[in-house]
Amino acid sequence: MSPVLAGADRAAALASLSGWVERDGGTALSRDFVFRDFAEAFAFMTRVAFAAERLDHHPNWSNSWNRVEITLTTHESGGLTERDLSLAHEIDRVAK
Ligand SMILES: C[C@H](O)[C@H](O)[C@H]1CNC2=NC(N)=NC(=O)C2=N1
Repeated sequence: MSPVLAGADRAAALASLSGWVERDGGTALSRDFVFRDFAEAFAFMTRVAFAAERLDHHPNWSNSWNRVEITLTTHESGGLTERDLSLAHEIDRVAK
């Protein structure tokens, strides 16, 4: 089980991201993505889905037309771990 990030490790990990906000008392990260239309949003979701499978780490997310709202937490650890940060960076990469 991945350890929950804390202290300087947590601070450094969060500083490596931009556009993500802490949620649920710091146990999760969240970011909203807006695209031209549904097709672009769903194509993004497909790229994220493959990344999640590759990392064996999966988002909580919702889609409304051209918007995708993503929340990341490590369920089995009950908080933010390196796995969430890895997926967040990969999501940012495939969002471009
Ligand atoms: C069996 C499988 O490896 C686990 O259930 C993985 C799958 N994806 C996961 N995703 C997230 N966000 N948290 C988890 O604890 C988690 N566990």
